Amino acid sequence: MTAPVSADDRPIIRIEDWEALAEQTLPKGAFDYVHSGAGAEETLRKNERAFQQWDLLPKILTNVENVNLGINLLNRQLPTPLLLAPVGFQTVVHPEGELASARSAAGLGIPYITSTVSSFSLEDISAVMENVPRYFQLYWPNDEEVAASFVTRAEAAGYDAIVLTVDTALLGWREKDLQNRYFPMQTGAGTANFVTDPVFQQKYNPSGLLTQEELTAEIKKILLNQSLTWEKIAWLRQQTSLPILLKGIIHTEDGKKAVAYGADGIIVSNHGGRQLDGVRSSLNALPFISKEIQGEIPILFDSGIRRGPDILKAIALGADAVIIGRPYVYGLTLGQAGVTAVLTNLLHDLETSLALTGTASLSDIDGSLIARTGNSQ
Ligand SMILES: Cc1cc2nc3c(=O)[nH]c(=O)nc-3n(C[C@H](O)[C@H](O)[C@H](O)COP(=O)(O)O)c2cc1C
Ligand SMILES: CCCCCCC(=O)C(=O)O
Repeated sequence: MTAPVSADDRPIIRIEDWEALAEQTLPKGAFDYVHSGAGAEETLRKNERAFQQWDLLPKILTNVENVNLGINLLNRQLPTPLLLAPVGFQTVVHPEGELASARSAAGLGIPYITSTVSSFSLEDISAVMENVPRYFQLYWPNDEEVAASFVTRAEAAGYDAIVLTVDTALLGWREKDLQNRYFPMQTGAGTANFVTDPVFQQKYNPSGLLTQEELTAEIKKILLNQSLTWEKIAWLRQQTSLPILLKGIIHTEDGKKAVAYGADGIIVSNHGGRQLDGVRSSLNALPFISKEIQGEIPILFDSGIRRGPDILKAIALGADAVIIGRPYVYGLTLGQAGVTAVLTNLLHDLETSLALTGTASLSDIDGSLIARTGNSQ
């Protein structure tokens, strides 16, 4: 696969250039949907800026001839600390959508998290990922039979973990999408897991004759669940033997509760600034949560990662692994080759940056690598 080049025949390396390519290529509604955040986008901006509030403190003369990016996560050895975020509706970016992203991730040994609102069924996405961990992200439908059916299907399709998104009791106030009158499901994207679900079909579309508009309305009615509480984690635990990760934790107390309620891991995340505007940046939430959890369960991190040193900072502040969202979706503008180019560049940057910190193995990173900008060591 040849590396994508820009109009002036130079390789596309900078994430800003991938973003610009997506903006030039996609319809305005689709680009804004991917790019934007909730409200005034204060949190969206804070997520990226937070990385500038921390300095890396490299150590010298340490022999970094052989650099190792490998980690162990949920008892699986992985070649890098990177995972791909659950991102719904990917056919609004490219017709091959999630299949292209998942194929690209699998080709690099990177776990891929399939969204509930994927444009292809969880079974079809699983089928393109071999020998790489697959996680299924659950938007817990407001209908327990459909929720149970999704989890059972994920387990049967070979997924290795359930990622329960807990920051989306309802959709954030997304001003650009409202202005554009844009909801990606209107295009038919994101309905695959519902239309292939026997329980959903039997209960909500028994004749199989609903129009796209009627189907979207039925899905929207049950997609999210405003009544979820911590106690429901026990119910989910009964539905599956897979590890359960909670995605969307920012409050330190919730980190503690996740351990107490038996989660197998958490994802420190503010949903890329797409839910509650004004929330603390994910990066600045991370050290407090990490201090509280004390290594009891793995901590994954997302929101704002754009370059290799960002990954090092997140790991130095307590993350065991990191997740990216928008960067790979911008790459998807050019299909699988674009996703692979974005991921390959990011991993080269990470490898170079790790060596330059004087750390040969990613697993040796600790808090001594980082300090608040302006603070003494
Ligand atoms: C277009 C788009 C769709 C998303 N869809 C989902 C989803 O279906 N489920 C979910 O849990 N998170 C979803 N997210 C949030 C991501 O999983 C992730 O938390 C976020 O993108 C991380 O921030 P980043 O984009 O700055 O890397 C979505 C994000 C984007 C940009
Ligand atoms: C009512 C639709 C909920 C899914 C939204 C997908 C998502 O998490 C995001 O856009 O962010």
